[in-house]
Parts: sequence; C-alpha cells; structure tokens
Amino acid sequence: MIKVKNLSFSYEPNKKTIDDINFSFNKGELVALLGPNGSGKTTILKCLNGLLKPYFGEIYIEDSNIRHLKNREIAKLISVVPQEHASVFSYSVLDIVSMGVTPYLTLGKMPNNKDYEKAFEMLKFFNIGKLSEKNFNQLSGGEKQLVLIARALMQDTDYLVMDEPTSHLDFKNQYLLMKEMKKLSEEGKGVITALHDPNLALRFCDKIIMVKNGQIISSGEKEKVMNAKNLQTLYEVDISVDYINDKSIIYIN
Ligand SMILES: Nc1ncnc2c1ncn2[C@@H]1O[C@H](COP(=O)(O)OP(=O)(O)OP(=O)(O)O)[C@@H](O)[C@H]1O
Repeated sequence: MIKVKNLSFSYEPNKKTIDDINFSFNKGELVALLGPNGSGKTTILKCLNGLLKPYFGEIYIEDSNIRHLKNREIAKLISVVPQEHASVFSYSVLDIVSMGVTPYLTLGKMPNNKDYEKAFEMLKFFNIGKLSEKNFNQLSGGEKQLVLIARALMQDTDYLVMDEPTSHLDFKNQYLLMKEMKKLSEEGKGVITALHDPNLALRFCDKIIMVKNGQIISSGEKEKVMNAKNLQTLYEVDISVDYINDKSIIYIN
C-alpha cells in the first residue's frame, strides 16, 4: 500500500501548493488524480516518487517511510512516467527504454544484451519497434510518451506513477494505454495517474482523487465520487453525467 499522511508542500514561503492531503491506494488498483490546471497533481506525484523535498507529512510505501529511502531504493518500488519529455542527451530510443533497469544495476554497470532484447520487445508491444534506433529528441510528443511508458514498464516495479500519460496520444492510443494500465493493475500493480479527461477516469479507474487548490475535495470509489455535483465543484463549470448504451459519459453543458 502507498499511504500519504498529512502531506503539504510549498514551492515558495507562505504559500502551500499542497495543503494537508491524505490518501492511500493498494496494489491492484488504478487511481486517477483529477483536477484543474495548476491544482497540484504533478506536485503530489513528484512527492510520491521522492523528487520533491522537503515536504511536510509522511509518505509510506508498504512499511517504508520514503524519507528514509535512497532514490535508487524508491526507484525499485515506483516507476514514473513524467509529464515533461526533454532529454539533454541524444540517446537512442532503445537506450532510453533499457535505462529502465538502471536501479537494479550495480554502480557503473550498463544494461546487458538481455536488457536490450527486453527493451526491444517492450517497444514492439507498443508498436514502435521501428523507432528503436532513432534519437529520442527527434520523436513526436506521443512517440516520446510511449517510449517513456515502455521505460517505466522495464523498471518492473510494484507501483507506477503516471503524469498525464495520455496527453500527447491519439484517440486510439489513449484507449489502448488506459486498457494497458487497467491490465497492469489487474495483474497486481498499483497505478496512480494524473488525468485531464474525466471520461477516461470514469471508464477505466477504480478510485478517483479530486484535487483543487492543493486540497482533496472528494475521493473514493468512482461510483461514489464521479457525479455532476463533485465535477462541477472541481472544474467550476456546468457538467452532466449521462448514460449511453450502458456507458456513462461526462460532458460540459
Ligand atoms: N518549480 C516550481 N516553482 C514554483 N511554483 C511551481 C513550480 N512547479 C509548479 N509550481 C506551481 O504549483 C502549482 C501546482 O502545479 P502542478 O504542476 O502541481 O499542477 P497540476 O495540477 O499538475 O497542473 P497541470 O494540470 O496544469 O499539469 C501551480 O500553481 C504551479 O504554477
């Protein structure tokens, strides 16, 4: 279980970006963080993987307080698909994906042939095997996203943190990725993802955490949380939730 207790974080003095939030989720669950631009989703996710310090409150992965874990130890427990894609080095796609095994290598060691073979299989899984020798910096936004997702899966951790993984993906790939995330959670991984599309969250996720101005305004099983009232409070716009062919659909009136 990942447990967040009384988490607060400030980028600037006297201004709380994250203000005393509490939540937890288990392996086997797919959780969506929903909220307007600038509400604090990325900041929460960066605290979870140890990237942002110092924060107030506590974050536990199973029984370990991440405050006491080294970055390499955290990377064996949580893999991350970040929102930003810039790489200052010109690595090939295959190199980037192979780097997913880095937390398991002893200092100074490089990924071996087996790691590269596995990385190539991962690229083929996402239908981007043909990009393996290309420079990562020359890829489209969506291609980069798929590569970073492949790298996170190479890391093979119990928990996955994804920051708007669908934002650059086409209609079909958004669906395929959400389906894959669902499958990973059903296979036992705990997956938390920031999303901008409440329809994807409603269709695929088990739990929803609604974040506004750095606070959680509602959270829990999606059936309880994803109603028009909560969504209107979250996004400050007139929203309806309807059913078409037995499927729920959320739209702005
Ligand atoms: N490095 C930083 N220094 C100062 N303020 C920051 C920094 N990073 C983010 N912020 C501010 O913190 C707030 C929360 O940002 P965050 O990126 O967590 O929001 P978000 O919900 O992920 O937004 P979006 O949906 O637009 O990606 C915003 O007001 C943002 O301007």
